Amino acid sequence: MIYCKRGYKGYLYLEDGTLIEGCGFGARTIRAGEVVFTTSMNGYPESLTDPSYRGQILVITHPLVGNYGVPEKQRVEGILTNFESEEIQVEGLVVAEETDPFKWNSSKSLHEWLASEGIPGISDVDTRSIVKKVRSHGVMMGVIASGYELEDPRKYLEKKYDEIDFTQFTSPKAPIVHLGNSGETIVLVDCGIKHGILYQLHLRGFTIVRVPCKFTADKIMDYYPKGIVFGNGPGNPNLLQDVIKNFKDLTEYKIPILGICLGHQVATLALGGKVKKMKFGHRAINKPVIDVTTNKCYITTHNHGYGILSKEDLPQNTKLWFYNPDDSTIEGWMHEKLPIITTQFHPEARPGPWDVTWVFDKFKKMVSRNA
Ligand SMILES: NC(=O)CC[C@H](N)C(=O)O
Repeated sequence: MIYCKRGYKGYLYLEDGTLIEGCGFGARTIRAGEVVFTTSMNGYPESLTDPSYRGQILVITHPLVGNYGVPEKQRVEGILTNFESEEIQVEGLVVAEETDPFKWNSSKSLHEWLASEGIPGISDVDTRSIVKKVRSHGVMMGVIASGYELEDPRKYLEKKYDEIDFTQFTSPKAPIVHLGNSGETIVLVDCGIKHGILYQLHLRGFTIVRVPCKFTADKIMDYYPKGIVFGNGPGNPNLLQDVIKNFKDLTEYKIPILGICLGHQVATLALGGKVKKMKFGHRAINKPVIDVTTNKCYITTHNHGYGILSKEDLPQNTKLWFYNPDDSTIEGWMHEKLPIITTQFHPEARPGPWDVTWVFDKFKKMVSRNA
């Protein structure tokens, strides 16, 4: 018998039939999702609110989570500076040990935060063994139950992660504007944007018009943007045929475009490249990427389950910019004729090291040249 400090048990059921018993925390409820892991050692307020985690149950490998609690939301020009979106996005959280906070600016505990947003957590499980399973089997669906017995877990597993368009939950329904002081307006195609990306763009003076993920090229051009950003977002990029078409239509205007993560994947598909599911993805804040133009290695933030798996899958008329020395996957490209640059990793690094925020400076220069 394990002692559960919140007074209730918790379970994680994996699609391959594995049932793991632990303690429940957060909301008492049951949810299904794709089980993924992150090796980030901190930044859980940012990770849990990253919209790209929609539809996923997150396993954090760092053994102790919650010790600095959850801060109050802070904003600059409507942009959150310490969370990635307004709410928790993961379907559930799995940790080895969850703790009450010991920090001056904590407003609530991890347990209270999850409970207040209806998200289940489980603790007191061997997260390393879950990771080993996911690494050898590949990502799989799972069910998390906190404060409930899990009698017939398979009934929650009807829907497959790869077949759901999660942008319907994470993209705004109408445009949102964040004013800047440089006189340059850019449009950001928002399929579930991380506020860290908005903040980096704001720091460079742009007025940012966030438009719904599926806004057409015509509607985007109504704003006369000097540049366009296709940002991060959840789920399988191959399902987003409308967004892919819009990207393609926008290339006619020869405006500078920056694609980040999902945006990089959409750009790749729009120009004829291939984006495929990875075995277990990259989710961490210390992933190396090599810039082939300088041969420098940077340590970067990642959260993706799909990718350009080899050079052969790059679109035509593009040249390799970054690759990952761990598994040789493609981490970014530049177009040979059009002002388009993309990164699979997250240059805003929230959470993570600021090695590569200069990607935003590069985009800024491209936009200024276009002005
Ligand atoms: N962070 C992202 O934009 C993720 C992109 C895509 N949903 C993936 O998992 O690969």
